[in-house]
Amino acid sequence: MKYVSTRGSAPPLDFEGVTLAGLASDGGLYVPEEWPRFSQDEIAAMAGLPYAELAVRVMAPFTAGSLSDDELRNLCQAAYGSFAHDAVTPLVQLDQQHWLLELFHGPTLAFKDVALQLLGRLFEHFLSRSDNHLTIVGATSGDTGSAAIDAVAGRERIDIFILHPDGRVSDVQRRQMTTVQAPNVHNIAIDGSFDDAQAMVKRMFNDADMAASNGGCFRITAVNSINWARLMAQVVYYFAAALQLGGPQRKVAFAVPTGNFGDVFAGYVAARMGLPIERLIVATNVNDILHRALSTGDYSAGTVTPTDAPSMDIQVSSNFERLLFDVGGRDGVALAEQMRGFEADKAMQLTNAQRDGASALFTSARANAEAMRATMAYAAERYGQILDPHTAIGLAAARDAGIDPAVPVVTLATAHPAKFPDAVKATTGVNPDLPTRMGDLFDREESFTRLPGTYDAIRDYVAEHATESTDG
Ligand SMILES: Cc1ncc(COP(=O)(O)O)c(C=O)c1O
Ligand SMILES: N[C@@H](CCOP(=O)(O)O)C(=O)O
Repeated sequence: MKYVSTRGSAPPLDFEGVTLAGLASDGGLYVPEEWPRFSQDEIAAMAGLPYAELAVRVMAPFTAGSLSDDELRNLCQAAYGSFAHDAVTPLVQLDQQHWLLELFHGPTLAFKDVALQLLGRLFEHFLSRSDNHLTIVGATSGDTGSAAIDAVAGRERIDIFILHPDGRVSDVQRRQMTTVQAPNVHNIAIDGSFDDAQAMVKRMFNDADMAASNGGCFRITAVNSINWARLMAQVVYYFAAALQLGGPQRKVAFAVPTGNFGDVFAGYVAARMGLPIERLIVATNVNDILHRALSTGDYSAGTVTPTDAPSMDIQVSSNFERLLFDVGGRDGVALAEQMRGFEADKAMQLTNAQRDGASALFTSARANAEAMRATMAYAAERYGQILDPHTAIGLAAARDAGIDPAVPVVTLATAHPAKFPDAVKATTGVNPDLPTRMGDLFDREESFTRLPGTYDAIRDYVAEHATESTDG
């Protein structure tokens, strides 16, 4: 399998190459040269497989040429063995039409673990083929950071630098990152938003003094969903859920709390691979650039507004570029120009082809704070389910989307409510307990560095603390 950049000028790479590269050298994101496609019989034959085996079936076409099936199987078994639920991503029925797909049974209690437990092992596996060293630079609005740190803490050939917006993640989220005491883990709180952090991370990939791919000293890679391997692993749970609800013979709709557009783009990939999906419902909070883009074609980023669903406080959704590339005719040169315009103006209009292509599968909705709280209260009272704020935004959108009542609607439950105890308690009166393995989180010592939100400050810090690559 070969991968090409959405901006058309970076060299095509294989799976190992894109996993270690993270972002393409032309600033674009890697996507498969063409989508692998399963027949309906092949999908039907996946029903009932254990999660790790399903993961092998779904991901093998993407890793072909870089991993044997046995290597992939070993990595999946180890990754999904770290989950606290045998089903890995269990489905919970709410009523006749609605289900929750619980994606928070991994080590750090958010959907990010599903991909990052695998990605940490993929990095180590590929690094063992050379004696190189990897520098991970990532941005987080709360969940990616802790999941990535858990996945690579203590690994010898990896340094990880995670930037989070100071004061804009929950205390549990921050402590999950900053209490990990391992020499290769570097937490940085920046003065700014997630968007600022993400922009600086992307800039470092193209910094000739830093990135080995551009002549610099460090082999930099990504743990955010700009890294293709992240998305690939998230495709699997769409198959897992649909197969339990009668797929592929029956279509299923998914409501996805959305920020960086990675999770819902994984649903789009599942559809491109042949999984019958009725609709993908993109659920945003008041940081609603995606809702505006999908409903009116206006992709313009305002200032990020802090909310009780902080992980979705994002205005520049990196993976939207992958969708625009695919539905807009896969014209990397034209998209590179369109994205340059967006980077300069923080605004752009979708083309008619992009709007029509997106509307074939995507619907969107926006839930403000009041709608989010009302849905949390409703779920507690009507279903006895305590939802985290992000999941509540997904469920609000699921209930409002007007999906045919005969079609099951699965809301992705992206985080455990105990990650956001203040918001949950204020709305439902329930104080959600952390699992016992994390019971001492508030007794552990924190360590992190506060830096101004300027690129130079971040670059200098990384350059001082990272290990140089052997081919730099
Ligand atoms: C709990 C939670 N829900 C939803 C999202 C949004 O997911 P995505 O960025 O893949 O759209 C995030 C962050 O990414 C998250 O941490
Ligand atoms: N919500 C994320 C933000 C980054 O998203 P990613 O999926 O691209 O890593 C977070 O919690 O960090």
